[in-house]
Amino acid sequence: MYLVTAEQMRQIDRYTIDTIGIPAAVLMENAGRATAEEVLRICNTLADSEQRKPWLVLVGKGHNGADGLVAARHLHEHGAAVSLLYAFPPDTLHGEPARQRDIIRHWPIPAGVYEPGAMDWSRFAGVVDALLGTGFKGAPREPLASLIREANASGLPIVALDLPSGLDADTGLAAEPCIRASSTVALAFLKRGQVQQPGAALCGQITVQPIGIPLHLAERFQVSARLATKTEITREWGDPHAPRQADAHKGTYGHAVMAAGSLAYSGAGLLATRAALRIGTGLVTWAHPGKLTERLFGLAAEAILQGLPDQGSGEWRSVAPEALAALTVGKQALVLGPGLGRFEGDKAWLKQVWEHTDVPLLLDADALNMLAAAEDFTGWKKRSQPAILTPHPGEMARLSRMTAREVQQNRIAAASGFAQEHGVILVLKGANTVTASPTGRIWVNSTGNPGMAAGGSGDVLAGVIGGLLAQGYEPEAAAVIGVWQHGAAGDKVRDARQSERSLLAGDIVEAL
Ligand SMILES: NC(=O)C1=CN([C@@H]2O[C@H](COP(=O)(O)OP(=O)(O)OC[C@H]3O[C@@H](n4cnc5c(N)ncnc54)[C@H](O)[C@@H]3O)[C@@H](O)[C@H]2O)[C@H](O)CC1
Ligand SMILES: [K+]
Repeated sequence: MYLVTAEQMRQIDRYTIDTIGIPAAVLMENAGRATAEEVLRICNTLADSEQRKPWLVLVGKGHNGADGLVAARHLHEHGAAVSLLYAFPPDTLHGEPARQRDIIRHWPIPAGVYEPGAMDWSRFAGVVDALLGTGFKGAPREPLASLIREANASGLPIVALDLPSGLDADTGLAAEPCIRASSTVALAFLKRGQVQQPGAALCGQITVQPIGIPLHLAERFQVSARLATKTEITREWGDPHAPRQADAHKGTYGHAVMAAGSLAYSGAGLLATRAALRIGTGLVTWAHPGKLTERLFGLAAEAILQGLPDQGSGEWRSVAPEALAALTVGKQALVLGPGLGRFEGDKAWLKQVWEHTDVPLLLDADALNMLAAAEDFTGWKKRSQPAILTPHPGEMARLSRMTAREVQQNRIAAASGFAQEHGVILVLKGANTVTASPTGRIWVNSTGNPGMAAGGSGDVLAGVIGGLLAQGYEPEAAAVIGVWQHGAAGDKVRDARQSERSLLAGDIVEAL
């Protein structure tokens, strides 16, 4: 499913009208009808006493408001009671909205103009928010701001037309105030901001409705962002749950090296190793400072334990980068970072590993902090496949010299900018993880839940993606599929436990 920006939506909209020749009024008619259908669906779920009450359509002065007027007509035609509340005096409307105003005057639909505090909201069953759509910028000005606050305070179900008024369609940031919708009818395409928080939560239940705009125009207008769902992943790379080859042997599914864990953080290495095994990797070697081998005995029976010479210290600082590099020869993936710890000279250490290996590489956790400490890694040896970086927002902030807040304010832009500038696959973790590739392609994940914000969850993800790399998936596929599988496993645990809170990273491994 494509994810568009407001600007792309405008271009596609214009092309449909001007070049293809579908009149704007036709698109609007479809948009209004789709919205009315959603309202009728909700109506059927309400108690009888509520069903008899009218719906209130809040009408703005742009095309979003015009769509709202069409929706009101269709509701009326279906026998539903409906009233209009214009945010501005109707005779101040221009263009299409004025045309729809004139049309609806032929229907016996009550209409009023908003006056702050004058509405008795309890008379209504629900609200259609047709105040602001993709043409909105900044923060809603009066009288819209007061109207939005009153609508939110009414406690009524709100169906947002295209998107909740006050939501930034590109970033998912909410203005003060912003409509809190119970459901949203997205027209033609999902907007990027509808799958980014807090936007996704403010949309409530989202349905995407076709309105006559050809969906293949997304390619013509180079829409580069997509929602990663099972259908989309299968279309792009095949079914992630397809049966294995009948003549498979352990060599068929690759050999991954997990360079992970230390005395304090052995669990990180264990989780990554077990996750790589559970995702179906043929062989997994868990590399660690040699002194720790005895302690790790028996923890992951299916893994190969490879202690690296550490001068008896039990620390990564004493492990020669060349020794780790040598271990990766003939293997298909290296995951470096979970539970490594930081140490003096670690930037140079990381550079050595980078330059002396050419297996598909994933850097996580402390390896990302080492990378952030390096002045600039664009001059480092070019790898035959782009490395995968899996930062959380704090690590991303260090990597990109931004604050975590700036990263979170536009996650898609932050991830994509970095991936293109540095030639890496950037997986920005957090709610709706964003995976960006050097080619500009962007994937927003559709699985996962807040219960996964827990220690060890990232180590599991690193193991999953590393395991997919070893199985031969190219880096973008490994990252997108891995993030999706990881989230889907987390959702399975939440459903089984009927709780997000009690979810452990180890449960995610078992649910893979
Ligand atoms: N997607 C499509 O192809 C179709 C979309 N339709 C609908 O059109 C809107 C977008 O319409 P547009 O007229 O461009 O903008 P809006 O209705 O969202 O609002 C613009 C309106 O609001 C004013 N405004 C902007 N910012 C603010 C602010 N901060 N405070 C107050 N007012 C603000 C601005 O000046 C304009 O007057 C899309 O969402 C769909 O609903 C088509 O109807 C069908 C085809
Ligand atoms: K709206």
